[in-house]
Amino acid sequence: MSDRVETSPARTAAVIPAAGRGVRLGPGTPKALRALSGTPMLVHAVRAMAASRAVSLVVVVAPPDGTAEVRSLLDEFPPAGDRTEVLVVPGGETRQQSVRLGLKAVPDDYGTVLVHDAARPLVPVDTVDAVVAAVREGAPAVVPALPLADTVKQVQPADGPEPVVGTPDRAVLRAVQTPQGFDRHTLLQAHERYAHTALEGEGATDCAGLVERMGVPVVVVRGHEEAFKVTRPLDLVLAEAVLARRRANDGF
Ligand SMILES: Nc1ccn([C@@H]2O[C@H](COP(=O)(O)OP(=O)(O)OP(=O)(O)O)[C@@H](O)[C@H]2O)c(=O)n1
Ligand SMILES: C[C@](O)(CO)[C@H](O)COP(=O)(O)O
Repeated sequence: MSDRVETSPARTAAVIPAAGRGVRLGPGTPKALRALSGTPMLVHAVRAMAASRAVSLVVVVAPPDGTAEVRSLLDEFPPAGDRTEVLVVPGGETRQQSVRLGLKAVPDDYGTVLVHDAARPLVPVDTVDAVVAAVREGAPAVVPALPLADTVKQVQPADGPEPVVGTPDRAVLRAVQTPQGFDRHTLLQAHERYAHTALEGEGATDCAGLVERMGVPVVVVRGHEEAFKVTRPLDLVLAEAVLARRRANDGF
C-alpha cells in the first residue's frame, strides 16, 4: 500500500506572513500586533481568511521572538466557528523567507495555498473567494490587483532631485494586493528554487514574482480598495475609517 498523501485542489490553506517590524509605520509594537479598533491587526487578517468557506487552515508566521505571544493572542481571539485550524510558526529576515517557513507547515494534502499579508487586515471575503475560484479553475498563480490612480515615473534614484527616465503606460499597470493564490506545488517549487535570492538581496517583493521567474503564467483578478496595505501612519487612519463605516452599515 502506498503512503503517498492525496492532494486536493479544494483543500485551501492561507499563509499569513506577520513577522515584519513595520519600520515605515514608526516605532512601537511589531506592526501585526498593533490594534485597529481595539483588536490586533493580525486578528483582523486571520478573520478575513477564515471568513472564506474555502479556507480550512491558516498558518501565521510570527516574529521569531514573539511566537508564544502570537499563539496566546490567537487563542484569545479565535476565528468564529470551528471550521478553521490556526497554526503559528516563527518567521525569517525577509517576507520571502517568512512565507517559505509558513509554507513548510502546510500539510501535503492542501492543493491550494493563499499568501496574505497581515498588513492587509481588511480584505473583503469576496476578493478572497475570487482568488480561490481562479486557482480552482486551473490558474497556477492568481493575484488581486487594481488599476493605478497616479501617473508613474521611472527615475534614476538619487539623493537630490531624481532624473526621470521614462513614463510607463499606466493602462497596462496594476497595483498588486494579497491574498495571492497558488497551486501549492507551483508555489513550493518557486520558493525552493529561489530560496537563495532572499539571502542575497535579490528576493521578490511578492510570491507571484518568484513564480514569474520560473516562467509560469500569473493572472490578475480584480482587487479591492479595502485590501490596501497598512504601511505608513496615514494608513491606520484609513483603516479605522473603514472599520467605522462597516460598524455603521452593520447597525442598519
Ligand atoms: N521578515 C518579514 C518581513 C515582513 N513580513 C510580513 O510581510 C507583510 C508585508 O510586509 P510589509 O508591509 O513590508 O511589512 P513590514 O516588513 O513589517 O514593514 P516595513 O517594511 O515598513 O518594516 C507583513 O504582513 C509583514 O509582517 C514577514 O512576515 N517577515
Ligand atoms: C506582497 C505585496 O503586498 C504586494 O503588493 C507587497 O509586495 C509587499 O511589499 P512590502 O515591501 O513587503 O510591503
